[in-house]
Amino acid sequence: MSARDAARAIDAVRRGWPIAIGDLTLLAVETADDERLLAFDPDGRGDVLVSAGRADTLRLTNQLAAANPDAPVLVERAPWIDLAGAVALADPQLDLATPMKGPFRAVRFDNPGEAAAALKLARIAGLLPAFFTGGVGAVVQISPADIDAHEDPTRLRLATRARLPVEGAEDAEIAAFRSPDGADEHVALLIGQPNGQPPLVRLHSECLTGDVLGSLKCDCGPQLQAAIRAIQASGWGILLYLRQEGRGIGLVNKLRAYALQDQGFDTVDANTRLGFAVDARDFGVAAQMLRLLGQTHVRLLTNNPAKVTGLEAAGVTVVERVPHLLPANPHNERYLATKRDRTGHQF
Ligand SMILES: Nc1nc2c(ncn2[C@@H]2O[C@H](COP(=O)(O)OP(=O)(O)OP(=O)(O)O)[C@@H](O)[C@H]2O)c(=O)[nH]1
Ligand SMILES: [Zn+2]
Repeated sequence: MSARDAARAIDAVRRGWPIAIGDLTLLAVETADDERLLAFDPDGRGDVLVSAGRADTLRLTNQLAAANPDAPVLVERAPWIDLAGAVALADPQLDLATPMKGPFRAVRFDNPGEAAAALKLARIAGLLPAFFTGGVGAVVQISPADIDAHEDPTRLRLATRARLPVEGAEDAEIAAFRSPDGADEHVALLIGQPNGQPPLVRLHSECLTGDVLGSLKCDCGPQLQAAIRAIQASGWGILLYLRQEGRGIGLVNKLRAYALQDQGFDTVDANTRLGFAVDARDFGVAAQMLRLLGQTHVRLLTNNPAKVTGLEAAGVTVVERVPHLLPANPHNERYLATKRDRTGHQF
């Protein structure tokens, strides 16, 4: 098992280099170009791997009625599926602008575990979950277990701590965490003085648009500021700033989901149509950070029951869920309603 090989594979797919997972050879559609595709698959015969969500939109899943509805799907490589055709297959943003050629034929494959691992790798790399398959020239060979090792939150370690006065909590301290082969640097803001009670904890997932640019599309910016104030007012607690942009699909894919929302889809359907889970976050990362800070029991500031179950599943006891409600604005009203109606948030 090698997390390092998985890191190499993530780097390779981002750069448009072919990789292999088991005996499945892969070239990411998003980072391919004509030259790379020709080198990978000179005869243009390899099928295209897409997610179940994407296959569903393309009306392909009914061809595999007996198959697992969540399993990835291989689309047979018709002669007219060139690079542009594969990009159109992969990217739902283009559906309205470029009507699909088709018909497409779904083919079964023998290695669904490797295909699922490929789609996971695309998500980690922040790419559209779609690959050309069946070519040559892989620069790195991995197994699905390598990806799991790379993602294992128990590998996270405390890197350093320092004082960091912030608005609303001038006595705060920051602690940064890294895992040996991962690129993410998660941080914790420790606020107030431990008083023997479980800390008030907020898990905040990165949102560049909301946290930094003041986006009104979501509630992240105000939630971040309010969490710091609430923790300070409670006496003591910890804000975890988790590098899980876009609920774990990355910034570019989140912005693709926003483009789909501009076309009328809600936040849940946008994720699914792109080929991702509605929420791809692993709260085991947060649990490990809390453990490294010596905290096993917390009061959790959230409206999201999945954060409570995620932390508890990873061994942290949530003694109380504290609601974290902020007023809506005209731009995020529908987003908040979708959270209430479709993802179980308690408002
Ligand atoms: N994929 C996707 N991510 C989004 C969208 N809007 C916001 N996000 C991301 O959602 C995450 C925000 O989640 P949190 O603030 O932790 O909130 P939550 O899970 O809804 O639960 P609370 O604790 O109740 O706030 C951030 O990573 C945002 O970037 C969207 O439309 N699509
Ligand atoms: Zn946000």
